[in-house]
This record gives sequence, C-alpha cells and structure tokens, in this order.
Amino acid sequence: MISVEEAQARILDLVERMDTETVPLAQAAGRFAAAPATATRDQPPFAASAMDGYALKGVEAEADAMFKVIGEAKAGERFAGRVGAGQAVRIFTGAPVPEGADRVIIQEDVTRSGDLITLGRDLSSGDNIRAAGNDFRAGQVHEMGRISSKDVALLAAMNVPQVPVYRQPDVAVIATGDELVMPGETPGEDQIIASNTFGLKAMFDAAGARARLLPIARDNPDSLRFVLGLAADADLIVTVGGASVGDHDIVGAVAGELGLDQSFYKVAMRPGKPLMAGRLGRAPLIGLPGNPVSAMICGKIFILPALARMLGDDSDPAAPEQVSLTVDLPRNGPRQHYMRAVRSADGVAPMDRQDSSLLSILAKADALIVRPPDDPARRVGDPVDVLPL
Ligand SMILES: Nc1nc2c(c(=O)[nH]1)N[C@H]1C(S)=C(S)[C@@H](COP(=O)(O)OP(=O)(O)OC[C@H]3O[C@@H](n4cnc5c(N)ncnc54)[C@H](O)[C@@H]3O)O[C@H]1N2
Ligand code: MOO
Repeated sequence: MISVEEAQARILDLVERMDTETVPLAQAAGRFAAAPATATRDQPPFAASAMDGYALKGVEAEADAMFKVIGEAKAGERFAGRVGAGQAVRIFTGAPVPEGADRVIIQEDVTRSGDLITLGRDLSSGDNIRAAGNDFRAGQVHEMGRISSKDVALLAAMNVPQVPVYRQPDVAVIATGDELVMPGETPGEDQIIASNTFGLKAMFDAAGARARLLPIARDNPDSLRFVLGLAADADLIVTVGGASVGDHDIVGAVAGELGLDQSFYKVAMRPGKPLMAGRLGRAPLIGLPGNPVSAMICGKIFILPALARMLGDDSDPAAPEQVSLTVDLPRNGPRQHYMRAVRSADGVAPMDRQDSSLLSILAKADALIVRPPDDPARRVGDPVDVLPL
C-alpha cells in the first residue's frame, strides 16, 4: 500500500493539461481561462461626467455665480462646442465632458431659470469627472483563473467577445454491480440504487468537468468490457466498485486484460483503501472503491486535484486548517483516516458513526478530520487537521 500523498502524485502524473478552445463571452463563466485578457480600449474612452448637472470651468465655480447654458451632453452624444467663460453645458451621467469644462456641478447645487443657472452657496466638493482610462487602459492585461461573473463584466467592458479556455474534461463515470439500478427505477428485492456515481458527477461538474454517467456495468467481464469500450474516448475514466478482493470484484482483472498500465493499487487510507489507477489506452483510469462514502472521499482527495491540473489550475490545494477537538480520539490505525465531522463554535468533533456506507452521515458532515497513519490518541482541545466538505 502506498501513502495518500504518493497516490495523489501518481494520479497527477497520469493526467495532462487539456487543450484549449475559444468560447463566446456569454458562455465563459465557470470555465478556466487559457490566457489573460487584454483590453482593446480605454475605459472610459473620454473624460466622463460622474453626475447629472452642469459642466463649466472650475475656476468660475463660486457661490452665487451665474452661467448661460449653451447646450447639452448626454451619455452617447457629446456636446460638439466648447465651454467658454460664463458658460455651462447641461450634462448627464456618463456623457463626455465638453471641451473647456473641467468641473461638473451637480444639479442639486444649481437653480435654473430659462437658460441661466445660479450656483448655490455650499457647493459640494470634487470635480465629478471620471478621467479617460480611469478604469483601465487599452493593452491592460487581466489575469484570470476560473472565470467569474466579475471577470465576464470586465471582459465585456474591455470589448473581448471571445475567450480562450481549457476544454472541459470529459469524465466517463462507470458504476459496477449487479445490485445497482438507476434512481427512479424500481429495484428488485436484493437491489439498491446507484448513488455515489451521481454524487461524483455532481462533484466533477462543479469542478469544471463534464461528467457522463455510462450504463451500469454488471458483474461480468463482457458487460464491463462493453461499458469500458463506451468510455474509450474519454479524457478520464472513473469506475466505481468492484475494486476489492471479492469474487465479483473484476475491475482490475478486466481493465488489465484490456491493457491497463497500472500505476498503483491500494492506498493506506480509510475509507478508500482499494483505490487503483493507471492508463487504459489514451485515458487515465481511476478505479474507486464502491462504498458510497469511500467513493466520494476518494473523488475529493484524488480526482478533484487531477481535474484541477487538467483545467490549468496549478495552485496548491488548500492546506488543511487546524481546529481544536471537542472530544477525545483514540490512537489511529496504520491508514490515514478521513473522519466525517461537524464543526461548531468550540471546534470539531467526528460523527458517531464512521461506516463508509453511510451517505446520510456524509450529507450532515461539514468537515473531514484528517488523521495521519498511527496518529497517537488526542485529547479535547488538541489541534487536528480539518478539510472542509
Ligand atoms: N475481504 C475483504 N473485503 C473487503 C475489503 C478487504 O480489504 N478485504 N475492503 C473493503 C473496503 S475498505 C471497501 S471500500 C470495499 C470496496 O469494495 P469494492 O470496490 O469492490 O466495491 P463493491 O464490492 O462493488 O461495493 C461495495 C459496496 O458499495 C456498494 N456500491 C457499489 N457501487 C455503488 C454505487 N454506484 N452506488 C451505491 N452503492 C454502491 C455495493 O452495493 C456494496 O455495498 O470492499 C470491502 N471489502
Ligand atoms: O476503504 Mo473502505 O473505503 O474503508 O470502506
């Protein structure tokens, strides 16, 4: 058995950065940028009024001063002339400031009568003008990782209509087992509903992949061979179940027969021990254990970092946080233990039941306590490593 860190490293070695494609800006949110964006223009492209009011020469802006209104500037349509001494232009927010003017007096500070205005006594300060290029300049570069709604708004303003992004990994997810039926179907007496594959698809899609659920492979080599064949063009194949040592655990054998170049089998972790990984044809294959919680935790610990690498996100995964225990814990065994846990204002405590079949417990947990192999007994108040769930 290898360590979790070794298994993570070997899985990362199996995957490659995706190639890129260009998508319309409206479809770019949530995708991973393959290049920074470059502004194609200044914003604003001209000195613009920040307020509704009157544009005039700042040196003339004194209490009770009077001006003649000689025209109007609105957003989208500038005043063509020049503001001279004693003159003002009616102006609205976003309009280009006319030549000759260098201050906008807000209309609340002005009394108008016909085409004459008189300034009030207490003029609010500031010129109320946004300089050209105040937000960004042409050529300014914006770095992005996963494209957010904020990035999309900025790219739109930069007049960047197409965005190069990494292609979304096509992840083929294969449930195995005669006991499984799809949610919504009527199970036979000895059957259960395939669950962890649905959880994994949700997890992978949220991480930026496009996971597809293939038909359930039955516990016989022909069925598994057929379904693996459907996955041949995937960027990543994830099988679930059939990974252990029972007579019907055939994933390793069938994948081996089909040419799996195995990287490892079995990891010193709990849950998740019978994890396997290798390369099948061009696709990396990761075989997850079938127990639902084991599969979900292995998805988080191994497959999310792999997807991050494929999607161009090389940032180190968030380090575990140190949180105080609110209960004592006995010595840990030889496998790294990922305990389903709940955080409170006082610290963190593992849930009472840790069996790897319990999805109701996983759903209530909001953290994993990570206990290294052979971790000694811990007491209330001791810090432990915690990952968010
Ligand atoms: N003699 C031993 N038995 C087992 C060992 C061992 O070391 N020696 N390891 C145990 C551990 S740890 C795990 S984890 C499981 C892993 O088994 P498999 O990967 O072979 O998984 P299955 O046997 O196919 O299924 C286990 C369990 O999970 C249910 N299952 C499977 N797929 C799904 C699915 N898509 N949705 C919901 N539930 C699923 C399946 O019905 C079984 O109940 O092996 C232990 N045994
Ligand atoms: O490793 Mo199994 O995943 O302990 O239930």
